[in-house]
Amino acid sequence: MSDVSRPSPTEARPGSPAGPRTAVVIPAAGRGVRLGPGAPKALRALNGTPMLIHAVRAMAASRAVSLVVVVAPPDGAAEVKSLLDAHALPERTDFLVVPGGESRQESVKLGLDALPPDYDIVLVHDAARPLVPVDTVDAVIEAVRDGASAVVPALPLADTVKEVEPAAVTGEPEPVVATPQRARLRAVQTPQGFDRATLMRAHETVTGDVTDDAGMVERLGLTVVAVPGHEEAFKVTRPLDLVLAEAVLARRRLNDGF
Ligand SMILES: Nc1ccn([C@@H]2O[C@H](COP(=O)(O)OP(=O)(O)OP(=O)(O)O)[C@@H](O)[C@H]2O)c(=O)n1
Ligand SMILES: C[C@](O)(CO)[C@H](O)COP(=O)(O)O
Repeated sequence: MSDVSRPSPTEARPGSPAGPRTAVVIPAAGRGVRLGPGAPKALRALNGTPMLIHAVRAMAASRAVSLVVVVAPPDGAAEVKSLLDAHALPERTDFLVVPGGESRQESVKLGLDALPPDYDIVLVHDAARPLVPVDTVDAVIEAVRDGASAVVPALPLADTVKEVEPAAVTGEPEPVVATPQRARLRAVQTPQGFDRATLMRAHETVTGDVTDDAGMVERLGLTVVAVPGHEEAFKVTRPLDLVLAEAVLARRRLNDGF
């Protein structure tokens, strides 16, 4: 689709490490219903900067990443292109913007369809996880480079989890049917990393109720591995998450000494 006044994504990138080239697809087309009324979630500000820009910078902070494909709200591609042009981003990274779809799955597929041919590793990262540290991004890429077909960053759970019989009406009591062993459970984050062929096959063949890309790869019968996630890679979903995100940014500014 469209460029953002950068060199062609197929040009060699000075400073990028040798090895398979890595692209990131950032689905950013969601409305953010759980966050409440306002602009599409990815375009809302965190400390004065759109959440999407934080997410793009977080991914482009990895020197292994040479292309970022942003999947914009369906009628927001021009606005997203302007935002990318207006904010300082690493010169070594190329950017594409494509309009998204009705579901996260559809948006990711539209991003994958826009990828140029010469990228063998693909990460998918929620715009709604704007504060993921670069070490987590690099750990995911490294695990794919080491041979994993699909990699998720994941954290142990703090809460006990119950499986319930969902109530027909929200707020009604729900019968508990099971308590999975917590030590075996993980909360899964993004970026999730894939060898490109595996991810493409998953998106071309798997349909139905899947909430993450690695889950689609599992449906192919392939192995997904988990690497340590990071608590700052949390997803901004509800209003309190905005408060936490701004607090994390404030702490980072203090630690950076400005
Ligand atoms: N049609 C959609 C829906 C979601 N997403 C993206 O997928 C990520 C994770 O989705 P979520 O946090 O659920 O975002 P929203 O769908 O915006 O949230 P809500 O369900 O509260 O509306 C977000 O970066 C979101 O922009 C997308 O690209 N296209
Ligand atoms: C992909 C994801 O962030 C992994 O935890 C999550 O499944 C997205 O869920 P959402 O309901 O679409 O935000």
